Amino acid sequence: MARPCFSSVGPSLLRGSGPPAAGPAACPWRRCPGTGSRLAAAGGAPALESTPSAQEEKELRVACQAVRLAARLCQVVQQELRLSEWEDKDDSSPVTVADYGAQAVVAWVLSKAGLHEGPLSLVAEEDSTSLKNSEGGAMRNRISQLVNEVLIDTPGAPVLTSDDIMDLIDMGRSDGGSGTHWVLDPIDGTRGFVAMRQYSVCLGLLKEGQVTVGALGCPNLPQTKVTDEDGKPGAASRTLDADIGCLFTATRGGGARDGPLWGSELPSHELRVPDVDSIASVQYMESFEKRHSNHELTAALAEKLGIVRPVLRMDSQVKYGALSRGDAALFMRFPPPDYREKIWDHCAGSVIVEEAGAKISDGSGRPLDFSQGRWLDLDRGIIAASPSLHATVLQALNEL
Ligand SMILES: Nc1ncnc2c1ncn2[C@@H]1O[C@H](COP(=O)(O)O)[C@@H](OP(=O)(O)O)[C@H]1O
Ligand SMILES: [Mg+2]
Ligand SMILES: [Mg+2]
Ligand SMILES: [Mg+2]
Repeated sequence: MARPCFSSVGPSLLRGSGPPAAGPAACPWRRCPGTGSRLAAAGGAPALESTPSAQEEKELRVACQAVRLAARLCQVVQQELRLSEWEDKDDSSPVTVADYGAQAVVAWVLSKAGLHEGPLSLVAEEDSTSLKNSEGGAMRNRISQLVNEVLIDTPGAPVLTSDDIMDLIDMGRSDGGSGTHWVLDPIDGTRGFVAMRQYSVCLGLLKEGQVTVGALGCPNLPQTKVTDEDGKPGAASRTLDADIGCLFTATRGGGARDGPLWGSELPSHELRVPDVDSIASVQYMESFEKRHSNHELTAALAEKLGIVRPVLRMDSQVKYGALSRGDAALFMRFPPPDYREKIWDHCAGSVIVEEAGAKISDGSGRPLDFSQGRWLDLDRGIIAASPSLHATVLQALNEL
């Protein structure tokens, strides 16, 4: 089946800072048929049985607009990152002006869209508490400048004051649970972001505990197959190249797709995880940061399974994107036993891998439960892979 080809990279969203446009004859989307993508070479994904409903498509369009604007803000900041632009939170994880700015931009887009009845509910990682103390002034000013710059070409966007922006950030304080909630990680992989590696902007929509829409923006992810080098600090140095930057989307029951991040069209290249031919050659992925996931445990599991290929380490939910398009076959995450996961770290990515045909569960095989509020309680980490490989890995974990 022929797949649509994206014909333009789209307008720059932050003036003077966009990636170079591809020449008129070149398709900027390197995964089109005939351009060497593994899926295309294998005959591509089967046609999807259903398409998003009109409401889901509206939700998806808004999610993609929000993620693209936020990703542009992040890209600009990563290229200019200065020491004063990040601080340590109480849990000693970093947060930058881009985390706050991206959260404000997404909250503004969602609040203007008015997609659902009743007040907007947003479960998001950041809040303005530390920005409101006396040392927060410089960060507050910089965030205001960034947010206004990124929204400048968006129809209907007013000039937002610093107080408006603090209020937008604090819209993310929802407790989640049952009902309808947007779930946002404005920058997933902030450690990767400050170290010039991978990161992603992750937005999902929860309805009665089920993730129904996901949009995952990956500014430093190549549109061609990811390699070990792409997980390392050089990733951010290529972010302005025309073939870097991916947007993954999914709607529940409507399939998963990918396309270029720096465009305005909805991604339309359908995704389906391939079956694994040989376990020895399985490419598995884990967190770049060993404090986030136990690298010894994954290595032991890989050895038990007979996997001989070296692990691919990358920050953030880009790993879910890479899995959904078949760059790697297996994702494993084993955080320290006292670490409690949050829903925004897996919400968007989980619906994308599921709609691409993979299975995702905790280490005891239970589906991820997004219905319990801001926390995501798990038993022994997370495993995502094609259904047959998932079952094999789960059994090996239980035997270890
Ligand atoms: N000690 C820890 N153990 C496990 N995960 C942690 C952690 N500290 C932070 N994290 C989470 O790991 C996320 C990054 O995932 P990955 O390991 O795949 O790059 C972080 O997202 P943020 O960067 O949004 O804070 C954070 O929520
Ligand atoms: Mg964080
Ligand atoms: Mg995160
Ligand atoms: Mg984050």
